[in-house]
Amino acid sequence: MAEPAADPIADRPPASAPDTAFRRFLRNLHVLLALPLLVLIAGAGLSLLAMRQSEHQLHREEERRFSARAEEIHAQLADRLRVYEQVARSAASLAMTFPDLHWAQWNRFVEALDMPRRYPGIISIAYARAVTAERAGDLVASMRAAGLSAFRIWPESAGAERVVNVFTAPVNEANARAVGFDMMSEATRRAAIERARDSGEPAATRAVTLKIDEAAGAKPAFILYQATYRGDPLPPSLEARRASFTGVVLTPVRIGPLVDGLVDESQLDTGIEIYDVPQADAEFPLYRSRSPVGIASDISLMRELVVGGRVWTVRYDSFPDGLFSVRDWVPGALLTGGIALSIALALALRMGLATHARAVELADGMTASLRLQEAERRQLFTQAPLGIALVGTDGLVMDCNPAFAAAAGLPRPELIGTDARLRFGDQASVVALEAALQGESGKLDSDQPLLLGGRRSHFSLHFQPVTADGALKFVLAFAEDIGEKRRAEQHIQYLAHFDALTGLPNRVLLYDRIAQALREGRRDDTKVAVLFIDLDRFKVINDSLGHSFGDEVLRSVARRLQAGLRDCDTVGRLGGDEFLIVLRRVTEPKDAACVAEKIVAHLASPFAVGGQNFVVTPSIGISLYPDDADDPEGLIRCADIAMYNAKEQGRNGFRFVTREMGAKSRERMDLEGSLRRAIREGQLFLVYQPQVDTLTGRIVGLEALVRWRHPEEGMILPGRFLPVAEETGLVLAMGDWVLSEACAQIRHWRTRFGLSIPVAVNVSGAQFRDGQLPVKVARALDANGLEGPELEIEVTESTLIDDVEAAAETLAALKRRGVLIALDDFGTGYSSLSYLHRLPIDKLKIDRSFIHDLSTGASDASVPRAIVGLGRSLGLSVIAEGVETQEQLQLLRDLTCESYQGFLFSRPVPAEEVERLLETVTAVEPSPAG
Ligand SMILES: Nc1nc2c(ncn2[C@@H]2O[C@@H]3COP(=O)(O)O[C@H]4[C@@H](O)[C@H](n5cnc6c(=O)[nH]c(N)nc65)O[C@@H]4COP(=O)(O)O[C@H]3[C@H]2O)c(=O)[nH]1
Repeated sequence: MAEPAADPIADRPPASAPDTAFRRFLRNLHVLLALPLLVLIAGAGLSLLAMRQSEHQLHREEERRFSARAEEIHAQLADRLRVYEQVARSAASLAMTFPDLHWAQWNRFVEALDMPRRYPGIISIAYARAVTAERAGDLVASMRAAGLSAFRIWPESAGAERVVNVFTAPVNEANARAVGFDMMSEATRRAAIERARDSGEPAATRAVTLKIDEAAGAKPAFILYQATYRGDPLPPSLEARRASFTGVVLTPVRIGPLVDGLVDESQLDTGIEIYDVPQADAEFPLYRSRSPVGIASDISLMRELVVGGRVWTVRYDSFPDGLFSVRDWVPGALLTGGIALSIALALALRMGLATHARAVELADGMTASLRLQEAERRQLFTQAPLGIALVGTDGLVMDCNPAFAAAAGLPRPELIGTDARLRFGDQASVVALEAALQGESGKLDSDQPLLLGGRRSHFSLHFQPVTADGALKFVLAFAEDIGEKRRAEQHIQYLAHFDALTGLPNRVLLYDRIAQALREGRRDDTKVAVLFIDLDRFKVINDSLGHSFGDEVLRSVARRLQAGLRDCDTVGRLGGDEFLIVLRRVTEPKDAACVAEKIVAHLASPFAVGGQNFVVTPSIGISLYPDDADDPEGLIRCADIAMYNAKEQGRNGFRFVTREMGAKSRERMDLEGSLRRAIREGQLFLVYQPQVDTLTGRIVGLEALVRWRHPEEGMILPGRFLPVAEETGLVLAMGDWVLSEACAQIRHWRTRFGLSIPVAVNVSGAQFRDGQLPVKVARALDANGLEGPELEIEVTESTLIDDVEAAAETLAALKRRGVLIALDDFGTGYSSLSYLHRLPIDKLKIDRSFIHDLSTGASDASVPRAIVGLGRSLGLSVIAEGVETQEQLQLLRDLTCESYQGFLFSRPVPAEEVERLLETVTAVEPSPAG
């Protein structure tokens, strides 16, 4: 048994609904944006970190570099101050070595030091002698003696111990001002001098304004004192130092120049502040180097310095010089580079992801498309109206769709796994399937019903082997139940050849049967008879009793016609109430006559339809092969002519076609052609018959009557050409011409003679039924500027009773346009009285047969009297036709019939004659006119 799993269209779980595009978009957005964004953020973070790290490192390096420089400056500053102390010591040594030193020597000593260049900041080097108040005068005297005549000690209100500036070098005006100053008079100086005296070490004052600067303004300075002693350069004890104290070397130092010289151009980014207190928070520094405006120091270093026994605090600040070094760019470069790299990485990642996502999307799309295809394939398989089965190489059914199961009339599970050859029960199908299993495709569309799964029907079978790599995989069997189609085809075939109403062969099949019979007749030298049957007055039945009633009658007639015919004969319906019988193997005409008689007899017994009994009589025309024609058309035409003849001969009978009939028929055809030409070439004209008042003899109307002036035959009356015109439909064109001609004539007469009487025009049944009559009438009136009542339309009673409802509508339309309506041939109809009150009629015309009968005595005057009475009671005017004698006129007067027309007064005359009549005849006694 074949594995259903091997089936290429095996059942599968339904494909999951494919992701919507929106969901895919969101997923892609997630992948495409989130990861690269993450990378970008991480990269930027790392870059920031690296920048910070780099900045930190740079800062540390800067700190290192700065502190090295600051230490270097600091060492230089300390060195310089030590040197300055040393200078003070040297000067002190000089003063101690030469207690009587002259000021000039002192000057030389100081000048030799080259202070401005070697010891910037030192203003001067001076020597002050210690002297008691009592010995001050001696000092003054000795100084004056030494050449300083203006020497004096100041301020005078000094203490007991004085230290008086005696030498100051270099000598200049400013330094000269300090000479004689008792430094003990000033507290700051005194404190420093006492420290210098007591310690033997250099002692510095706190920041002071030098005497020489007092005028110029504050310039921070300090004074370094070095004590001098008598004897021992440094007495060992305090008492000894105080006792042997002789004075001090004083070195005023301006701090600005002292420090400025230490810092070269390359170190301008280093700020220096010096405070002469331990804490660096003193308000006013001794010194503050120029620092860049608006730039805050980012690194500071504090160092202490001992100067002349005082502790200075030096603060070093690093100021960025505003110029970028390559190294300064590093953090920025790191950040920029890092971010750029992150962006590049994110972009690369995004591209990579996009490619990946695209690939995934493509793969998704392909999967979805495959699923869709698969679903579609399965859909196609399961929903195909065509039955499809897969038959394995072993002949077993692998799978089949519901349509196949339905065609086989078995549930699908029952079919799967069974031997397909047993399912295709008939030999032809099995052979075709076997061939397909051998690799040959085959199609089977048998005329005979086939057997599939036990069901017999017309199947269209198709076996298609499916191979792969040259090997047969399975056979696709397509089965379509075409039983319905066949039946429909047969039905169409039937409809094409049979009459739907009666089930009899139709015109097409009849022709075929006649042709068949003719072939047989030629071969066997036998006759073929064609009987053309038309039911008499069937139209009346149909119209008065309804079409369904008429249909039932036709079916009954068909049944009766079939009865009593041989199997080889054919009864068919041509249409309407026309039937045809084809008799084969007829030896003599009387065989056909026999059948015709039988038909007349069969139809003679009354029909009971819809609870009514009535008789239908046939008129039968017979033609024979080979006597009358030798083809179907000829035979049918001859039989038709004969049928007309039968009708003319009084109906309910049969006639064989004769040569004369043929000639007459041909004549009618000739007439048709001539009439066509006559309408085209204007051979028709109108004559007018006056209608006269019975009492006054006044012309009260005119009736237009058509005439044909035939070029060869002369005048032809309507009685000869009207039937042909009606049969052929030519009557419509002819009627149009009559209407417009009559209206044109009315207009002419109205203009010329002031004609006020109506002119009547006859319309035939075909014109009436055409539906266009009211429009055409209106058009003719409008074209001639007529209002309506100038025209009277004459319609026959038989025309109206064909379809009273439609007739009422047409008449109403005509009445709306204002024309008069006259009912012609009144009294000859079937139900004259019953419909009259429903129709908008103005005038009744008593048929001339009743008038003729009056004078011959064939009938009494009861009909004309009744019509006159009817007219009066309905308010209609009544006119008698065909009045030929005075007697008839008198009778009409007696009947109070108001008007008449007839040869008595005038035959129908041409228009010119009418004009003469209109001019001469007024209200006079009628006199015969022609
Ligand atoms: N024996 C006799 N006959 C008389 C006398 N007075 C008049 N007639 C004839 O009686 C017919 C009266 O016309 P109808 O009844 O409408 O009968 C008309 C009418 O139905 C039809 N017809 C005439 N002209 C037209 C027409 O233009 N259109 C249509 N559709 N039918 C027309 O043809 C019929 C015959 O017309 P016509 O041959 O002109 O025949 C006319 C007229 O010539 C008389 O005293 N004695």
